[in-house]
Amino acid sequence: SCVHPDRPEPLDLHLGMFLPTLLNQATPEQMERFFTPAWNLRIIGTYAQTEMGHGTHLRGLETTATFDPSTQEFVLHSPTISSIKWWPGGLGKTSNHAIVLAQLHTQGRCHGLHAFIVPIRDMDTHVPLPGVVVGDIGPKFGFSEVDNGFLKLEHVRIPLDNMLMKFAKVEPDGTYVKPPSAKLTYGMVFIRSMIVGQSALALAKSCTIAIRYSAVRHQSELRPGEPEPQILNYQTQQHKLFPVLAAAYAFTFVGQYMKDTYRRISGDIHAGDYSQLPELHALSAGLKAFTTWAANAAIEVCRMSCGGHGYSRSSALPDIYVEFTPTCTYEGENTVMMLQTASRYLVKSYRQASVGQRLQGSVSYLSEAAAQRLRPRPVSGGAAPLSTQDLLSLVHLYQRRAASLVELAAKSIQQELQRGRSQEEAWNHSSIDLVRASDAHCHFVVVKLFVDKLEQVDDAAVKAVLSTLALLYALKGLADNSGDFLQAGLLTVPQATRVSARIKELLEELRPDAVALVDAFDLNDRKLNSVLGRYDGNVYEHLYEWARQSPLNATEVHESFHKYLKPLRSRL
Ligand SMILES: CC/C=C\C/C=C\C/C=C\C/C=C\C/C=C\C/C=C/C(=O)SCCNC(=O)CCNC(=O)[C@H](O)C(C)(C)COP(=O)(O)OP(=O)(O)OC[C@H]1O[C@@H](n2cnc3c(N)ncnc32)[C@H](O)[C@@H]1OP(=O)(O)O
Ligand SMILES: Cc1cc2nc3c(=O)[nH]c(=O)nc-3n(C[C@H](O)[C@H](O)[C@H](O)COP(=O)(O)OP(=O)(O)OC[C@H]3O[C@@H](n4cnc5c(N)ncnc54)[C@H](O)[C@@H]3O)c2cc1C
Repeated sequence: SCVHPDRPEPLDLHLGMFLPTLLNQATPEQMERFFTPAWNLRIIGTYAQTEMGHGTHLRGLETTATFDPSTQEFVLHSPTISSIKWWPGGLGKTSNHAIVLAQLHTQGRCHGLHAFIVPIRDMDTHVPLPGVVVGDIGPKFGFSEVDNGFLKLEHVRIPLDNMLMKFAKVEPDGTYVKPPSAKLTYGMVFIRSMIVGQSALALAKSCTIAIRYSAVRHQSELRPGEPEPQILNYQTQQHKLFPVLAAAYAFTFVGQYMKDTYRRISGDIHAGDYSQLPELHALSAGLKAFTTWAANAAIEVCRMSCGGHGYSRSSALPDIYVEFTPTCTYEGENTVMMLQTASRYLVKSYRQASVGQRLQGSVSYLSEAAAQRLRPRPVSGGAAPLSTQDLLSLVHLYQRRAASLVELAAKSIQQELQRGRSQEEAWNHSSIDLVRASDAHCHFVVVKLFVDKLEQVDDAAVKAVLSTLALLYALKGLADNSGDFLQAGLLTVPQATRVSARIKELLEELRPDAVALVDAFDLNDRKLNSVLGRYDGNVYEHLYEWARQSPLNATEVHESFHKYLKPLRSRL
């Protein structure tokens, strides 16, 4: 981060997972023994959970930690090739410790996955310790600055006190003491919550680069004989970029909400109140998946909207994409996270609401929907009038779409069961609907939080332009997902036509403020690291300078001429 603040680096896991896991799962004695030296980078750690054979299926992880009461030690072992820890960041060459997730065995019984602090390299020589085989997993799509590594443990012994025991414990005689809640050992909620904000940052950077460049790039003819227009004046360019701009603002507000919610609920958990953990897990899992999938696609829209120069690394857009895209996989693969939110929260809440339970938090609308189902349906049965100007009515439309898709998923499971399928098969044969339900739930949360945020804005001019962005975000989502709304009877074809027309008006309304709206992200040139996105807009001179600096231009005649071309000529 001393070179460039946002590039991935080998210490990311130490800062982003090793330290937070100690904070969440270490006893005071373990904090004293490990946190202080880790804070001073004497201990450098990683978070080693994923194995070659398993990343998603935690219960399938094979690494074992077997307690030996005769020596008061755990024996950590990788029993199979597929059990080798694989992917942890900073593991290959940087870390000298790892928090290893392993199946705990004591007194002949397996108690599931627990966390163990395992020294892996000598603190002074950095040589791997006895029984430790560790290295880098090789070149990747990106993240070339990070030594994602492998770790094979061959009967490595660690003291009893190296098991993180804030929640679960093993007594000296090997007795296992259960944690207050089995869910506390899962972890990952912190980083998933933080990733929502990372999605916003990736969007803000990408649309700042693309919109600034689109304001300085002149191309083609809009009116014959007139000077070439800014490409930002093309409706298609606005249709590509302004919804990304709106999403950048939306996710910024959601990222703040997610951080605040994490802070609030983790505070309750530290105080012994675990009641909100399901909401935190469902929200962080769902919003992590929803925002990273959306941002991942939007970065590519921004890159392609810059034409050929977008493909140059001078634009920074290829690097932003390469560094952002693994967020859809790590910290919980997105499809799996969407399924978690649906199966472990939305369907469960739907069933509770269906028997009259009053729900709280982000699913409270399911109670309202359940009550609605009990009332006689209006004779017309048609879609309610649609306002393409009233944000609150659009929030309600998204709420009803989410309720409709949650009900559709729950009913699909019921139908599969009635066909005689097992529970597991019924869920699997409804998983497309479950993902759609989660997506719609998260989309409603994002739209609602955007509109809620406007209530906190005092400045009338700022509130007006943010309201236009919120309208664009909501209407573009309506247009992109019109099938859901039509299928739920929430939208008619004439209304869909009006939505498209309104979107075009909003694009025109936003054009004068577009550059000011990306400047408002206040991303300086160093942070953007983009020739196309320079604040001064002086692109061409700096693009030429950037190219001149390319290593290939260090000599006028590259050595390849003499080594290959010339000899090749002589043989032809
Ligand atoms: C962004 C950084 C910002 C700040 C940091 C600063 C600087 C550092 C910068 C960057 C550092 C960050 C990242 C660097 C890059 C990469 C790091 C990547 C790391 C990793 O990828 S770590 C490995 C991630 N792996 C996973 O997430 C595994 C996914 N799989 C699972 O979670 C589980 O297998 C799954 C899918 C939940 C299923 O497990 P299981 O079958 O055991 O559970 P059930 O579905 O039966 O559910 C049982 C029960 O438990 C509840 N539950 C499940 N998970 C959780 C949880 N995490 N928290 C709370 N509760 C959970 C579930 O709801 C059920 O409850 P119920 O019984 O229904 O009440
Ligand atoms: C850049 C990067 C950094 C990483 N850093 C770390 C780290 O520091 N520490 C660490 O422990 N791990 C790390 N990982 C590993 C990461 O956590 C896993 O890759 C991730 O959890 C996905 O697991 P997997 O790779 O086994 O994929 P799989 O789970 O095998 O997924 C493959 C496909 O199967 C599908 N699938 C899997 N299970 C289900 C299901 N139940 N229902 C429906 N579909 C399913 C998925 O949707 C996906 O399409 C990192 C990965 C990357 C790419």
